[in-house]
Amino acid sequence: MNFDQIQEAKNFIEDKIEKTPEAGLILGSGLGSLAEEVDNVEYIPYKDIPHFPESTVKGHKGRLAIGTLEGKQVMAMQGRFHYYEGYSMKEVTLPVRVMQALGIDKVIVTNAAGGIDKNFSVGGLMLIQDHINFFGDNPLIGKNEDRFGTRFPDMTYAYNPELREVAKKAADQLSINLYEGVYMGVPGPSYETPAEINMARTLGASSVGMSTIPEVIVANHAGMKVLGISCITNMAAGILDKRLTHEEVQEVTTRVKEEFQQLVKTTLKQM
Ligand SMILES: O=P(O)(O)O[C@@H]1C[C@H](O)[C@@H](CO)O1
Ligand SMILES: Nc1nc2[nH]cnc2c(=O)[nH]1
Repeated sequence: MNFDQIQEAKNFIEDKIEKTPEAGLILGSGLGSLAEEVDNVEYIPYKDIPHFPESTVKGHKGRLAIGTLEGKQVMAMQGRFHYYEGYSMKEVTLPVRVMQALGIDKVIVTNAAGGIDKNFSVGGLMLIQDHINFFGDNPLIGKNEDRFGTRFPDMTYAYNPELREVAKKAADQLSINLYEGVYMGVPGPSYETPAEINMARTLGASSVGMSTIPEVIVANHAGMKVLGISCITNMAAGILDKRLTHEEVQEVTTRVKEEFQQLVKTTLKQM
């Protein structure tokens, strides 16, 4: 994806909206219903946007929802793109570049993840403190576009400490027991083996998923503040003596929808 293609996508979106969004929302598997809460909403299907890929995964609607949420102008992605769909890292992260081009300077990234920390319960929400990139790839590989950001971006504060405090305060206000931990990202689409989960725990991971990290790297490159929230939709492979399914992932996100939406909305309001 080059600069001009991103400008083309940005111009297409800008022509359809009155107010420029100030915050981005990337809604993970089964978490897209929050986009239906957006007021004065303009829905733009990904297939209509120049150079946008299309969502191919169940639980990902495949459209932008742009409007007002908790008093903030937002651009919500109702469905994201995944490396395992066969998209390149550049394609997966194109929407973040478009957010940057629109002037968005903060993004909430959400996902469904497997719980590795044995103190986690299925249905819990985890505030992402940091991540471990196990994709074996990086969206910034290739010639650096200086208009996007620096060649070697710092990732020390990849999950913005101030935004994390806002989310923790929101969780307290809502009496939500918000976990905190490290998210490990792997390519997928197969779930992990029990041995891989034991390795991940040894390496310091609290949860595991197949997304989020490419978007967070690009968002940091773009100078955005990032907040990450995982919905723990299952215990990771081998922890319980049962198989993992995407159907269970979707069932759990549906079950915790209200709490997830309250946390994101309350946090957004106070950002
Ligand atoms: O898009 P996210 O990361 O929320 O979805 C996770 C990873 C896979 O897409 C899916 C597997 O069940 O859940
Ligand atoms: N990689 C991975 N992604 C998930 N998304 C939801 N649950 C899981 C899981 O256990 N592993």
